[in-house]
Amino acid sequence: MDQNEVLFDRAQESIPGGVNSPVRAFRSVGGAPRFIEKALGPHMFDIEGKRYIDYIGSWGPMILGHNNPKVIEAVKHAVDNGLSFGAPTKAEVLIAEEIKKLIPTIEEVRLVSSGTEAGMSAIRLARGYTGRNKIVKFEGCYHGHSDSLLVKGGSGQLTFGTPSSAGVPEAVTNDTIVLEYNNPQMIRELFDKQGDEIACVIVEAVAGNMNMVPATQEFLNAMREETAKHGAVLIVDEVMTGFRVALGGAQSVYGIDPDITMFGKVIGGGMPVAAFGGKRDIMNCVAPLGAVYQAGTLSGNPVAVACGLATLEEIKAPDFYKRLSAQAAKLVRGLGEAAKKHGVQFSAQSMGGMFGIYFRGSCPTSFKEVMECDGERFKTFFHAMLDNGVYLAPSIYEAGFVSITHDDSVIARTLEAADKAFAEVKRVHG
Ligand SMILES: Cc1ncc(COP(=O)(O)O)c(C=O)c1O
Ligand SMILES: N[C@H](C=O)CCC(=O)O
Repeated sequence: MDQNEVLFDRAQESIPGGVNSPVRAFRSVGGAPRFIEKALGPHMFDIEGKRYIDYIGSWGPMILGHNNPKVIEAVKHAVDNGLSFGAPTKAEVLIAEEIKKLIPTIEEVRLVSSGTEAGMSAIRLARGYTGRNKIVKFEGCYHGHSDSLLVKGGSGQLTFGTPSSAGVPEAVTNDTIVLEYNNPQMIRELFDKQGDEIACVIVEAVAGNMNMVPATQEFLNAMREETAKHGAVLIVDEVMTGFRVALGGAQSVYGIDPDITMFGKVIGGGMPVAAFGGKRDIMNCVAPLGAVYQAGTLSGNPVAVACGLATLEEIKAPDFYKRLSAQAAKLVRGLGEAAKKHGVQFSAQSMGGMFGIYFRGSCPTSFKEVMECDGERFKTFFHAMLDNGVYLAPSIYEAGFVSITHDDSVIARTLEAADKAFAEVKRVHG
């Protein structure tokens, strides 16, 4: 047994499933997760000292690669000044102003510590603002693990085949309506019938928790038009896509104007910062101005905010997203060519620094098509890549992430590994 396996056995004695978030476990692909000791740039090193090219990037935040020197310096400086005050700081004002500059639909923004909190708070705010209870989400989208949103979710819920969660009373999810992703007709029909009862629609504009599935323009337009017509709130969840698919997030790619946007991941640069923000009249319903209660002991934590601010500073560099997108595009193009060479049915796509790989002839456009991807071939591919030093997300339902440190040599090494991995897929599965 290697040290990862030994530690995984030991972890399972003290931590449920041996992990502190289910998607980290290798349950759908088998084997032991690698226990990471340190990371630098595009690489992570496990406790055996083995190096991996990292395409998980802490599930999105590490857009600058690991241990960016400017970010580390900002964090060290903040630590020297104290870990947490429970009182406002100038850095919180600076990050709010920065978010407003980069995302023009944001007039006010409240910091929280996780995407889950951002989603839970955004839903409460939408309900408080409209005085309505019903919320609309889409099958395969994940917005964190707050009770009312844990219905036909993506991410671990898909990976482990648990579309709903035990412990969530039916009464809490009775007002959650689930529609098909990329089906504008369903939105129009629902709003025709029940529009005046709906508090909000919440969506991942580029779904990244059922693998990567970009929304169609028509789908997003339908929800924007119907919510506006019926006085409901449109919440765009940019926890994953924010500052990831473009500097202005998915909303800048599609030209969509949400009422509330959720952020997470990149705005914390690897530390616990998330946020929800949007139109001033809605945000002014949040306590202490309004009647919607929302709070957090560590919200706006000075060390985490310093990390986020330093990260946002770096991603504003000229051509940052052009370079990032080019590397992701090279990766998916190269993977496609390698699969073709070995006669393996495969497709891949990217947007900014986010990508999807699919063991299916063409990129899926719906939840149903995602379900057609071949899990067994992925499993073989995943382990062959891992053996050859490439750490992909251990699930067919997660998106992948490239950082600005994934340069040409890193992509080339990934494609060398992929050549071997596709050969293995062909050998095992034909
Ligand atoms: C789109 C989306 N929303 C919300 C969340 C929840 O964020 P967190 O894990 O920080 O609670 C995630 C990721 O987990 C996500 O990908
Ligand atoms: N897919 C999830 C969020 O993007 C992965 C993070 C987690 O839940 O641990």
